[in-house]
Amino acid sequence: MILTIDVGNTRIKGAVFENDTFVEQFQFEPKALQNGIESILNKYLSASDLVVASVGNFDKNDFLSFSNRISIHFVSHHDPFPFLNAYATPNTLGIDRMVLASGATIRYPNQNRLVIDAGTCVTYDFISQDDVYLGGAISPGLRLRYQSLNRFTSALPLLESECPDYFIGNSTANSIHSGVVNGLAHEIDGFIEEYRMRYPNFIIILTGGDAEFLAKRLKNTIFANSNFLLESLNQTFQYKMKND
Ligand SMILES: Nc1ncnc2c1ncn2[C@@H]1O[C@H](COP(=O)(O)OP(=O)(O)O)[C@@H](O)[C@H]1O
Ligand SMILES: CC(C)(COP(=O)(O)O)[C@@H](O)C(=O)NCCC(=O)O
Ligand SMILES: [K+]
Repeated sequence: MILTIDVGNTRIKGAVFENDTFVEQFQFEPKALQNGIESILNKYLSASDLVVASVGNFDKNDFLSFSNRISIHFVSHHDPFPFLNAYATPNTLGIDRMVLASGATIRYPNQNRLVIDAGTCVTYDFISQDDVYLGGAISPGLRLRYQSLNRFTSALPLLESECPDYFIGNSTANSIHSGVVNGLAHEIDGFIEEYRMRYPNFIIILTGGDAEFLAKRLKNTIFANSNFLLESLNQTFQYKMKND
């Protein structure tokens, strides 16, 4: 069994896999990470590998303290990946984006793929059908948009995200909801259109903490898979085991 952990900029998420089968998922408060891992290992005594991908703040020792019980792997730029990386700055490409690209390449062979991860940031990653990672885009995520309107103005309140069923916001709150939610939905629809002009066929994977919330707002019908990063982490690790 494999325990995968994704340290994002907002949350730490984990999942246990038996080969390719998703068994259970977890979320960790940073302070409770070690206790969380401890209880997972006590529940899944046959867990053999702990695979960590991080773009957030983390202390390697939180994981290394378990190295007498399970073998620990930190996904790095030096690992083998199933695509050719055409990014001009491959050493600064987020590990999460590499893992997403890896999962998309393995899961959807011989087709163009666009991965949209709506997390702290919204990342767009495009992998062509000949398995070349081209890059994409990074923009502020949903919560970050609400937070930055509040943080960098004097008058705007901090709101919890809410799905507007209107376009014209008729109050301060509704204007913010329209700007943030409709704005991000238009951004995603717009990016998809731009890619479609360049590549007539590609599949779209929508993931991240806001995937389900946003899927309802998009013009394109896209099935949200919130676990795609953790599933991809499992597949990236298996690919490494076969190719290292
Ligand atoms: N309990 C939660 N705490 C924080 N953000 C949440 C929560 N549930 C959903 N979200 C949404 O998830 C987004 C963060 O997604 P996530 O995939 O966890 O980010 P990251 O991988 O960057 O840590 C935020 O924009 C927020 O709107
Ligand atoms: C863009 C990101 C901050 C996204 O992080 P996330 O929203 O998943 O927490 C992360 O992928 C990152 O730090 N990237 C480095 C820059 C790059 O990918 O080019
Ligand atoms: K992201």
